[in-house]
Amino acid sequence: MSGLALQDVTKQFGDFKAVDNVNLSVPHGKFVCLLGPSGCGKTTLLRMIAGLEEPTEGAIVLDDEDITPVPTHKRNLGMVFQSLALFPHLSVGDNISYALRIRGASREEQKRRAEELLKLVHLPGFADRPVAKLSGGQRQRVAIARALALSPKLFLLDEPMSALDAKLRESMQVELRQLQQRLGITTFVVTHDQREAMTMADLVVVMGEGRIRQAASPIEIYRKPADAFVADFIGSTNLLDISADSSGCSSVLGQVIPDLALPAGTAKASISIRPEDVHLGKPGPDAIPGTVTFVRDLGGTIETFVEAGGTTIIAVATPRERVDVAPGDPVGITLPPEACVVVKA
Ligand SMILES: Nc1ncnc2c1ncn2[C@@H]1O[C@H](COP(=O)(O)OP(=O)(O)OP(=O)(O)O)[C@@H](O)[C@H]1O
Repeated sequence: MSGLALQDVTKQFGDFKAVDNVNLSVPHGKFVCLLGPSGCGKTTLLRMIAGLEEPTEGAIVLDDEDITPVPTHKRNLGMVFQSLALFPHLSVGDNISYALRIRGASREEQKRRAEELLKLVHLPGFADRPVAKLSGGQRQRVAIARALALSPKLFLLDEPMSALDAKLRESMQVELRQLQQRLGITTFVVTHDQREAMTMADLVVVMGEGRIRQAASPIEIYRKPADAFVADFIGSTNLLDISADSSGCSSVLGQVIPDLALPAGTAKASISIRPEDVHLGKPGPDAIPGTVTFVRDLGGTIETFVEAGGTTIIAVATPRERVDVAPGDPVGITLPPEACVVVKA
């Protein structure tokens, strides 16, 4: 297969498994985001792909070649780390063409390639500037251009946006995705920002405690989370206990949800329902009774917190869908069955 395959990859530090039997197949040209809470093994996995860390077990296969024993500098990778690690004493152009110079490229070739890459990252004419005088976003682009200088097969980035402010980060995410699509280069980004992953990725890999919890497209992860951990990590969600009576009829907080069955052999399960799918209305016989505890109007969306049956349910509406309620008001909640996803608790 053209692309990258991780086969039973495990990394152990002493007795501790930082990465635990990871299997993943990524076709050529895809953008992968490794996502998960701090310490779940994202960086360790990326470092193994880069050859900076040796797997304890398993293999890393690039375009059908087992590259596990191949040293980093022979893997044909471009890398960008959180620190960016630009050479502060060199100009922008010399930073970008550094690897070409080491490989003996002529001065003209270095110049031509640096200019070409600077155009690609929207910094034409910046070659002679000192790196020290660049803004955060410009440094970011120079680091990306430098990593792409040797036309790598794989592009690896570890929390590349974390030093940027929120607004710049959002625009760099779009830029990076567009650049990657233009070049068609297989890319892995480590992030703990789920919004960043949803913006950029073809494939989101959610990790927890060294293992892959789910690997799927952003929308599938959002709409069909594999378990409660994934549902809770990606976007905000309501996780509610679901119970089934002897006839198999399922209910949540007393509301019968038709056509929703507990997975076979499951004694305990939850449903995940996104706040935008929760319907808020007047109390009624078919609705779950609740009391409003808090309303947060964020302009573009309105979040309503409702206490119902000892748990808090969050409903999100647009200004057009707004139901005028205030803390203390009784409300009725309905959960559309098609929006309820049964997840392992
Ligand atoms: N060289 C090492 N020696 C021992 N333990 C390590 C080493 N490198 C990483 N670990 C441990 O492995 C686990 C995974 O670390 P890793 O850096 O891969 O997590 P991460 O998901 O990238 O976290 P973060 O988002 O905080 O960067 C952590 O518990 C970490 O302490």
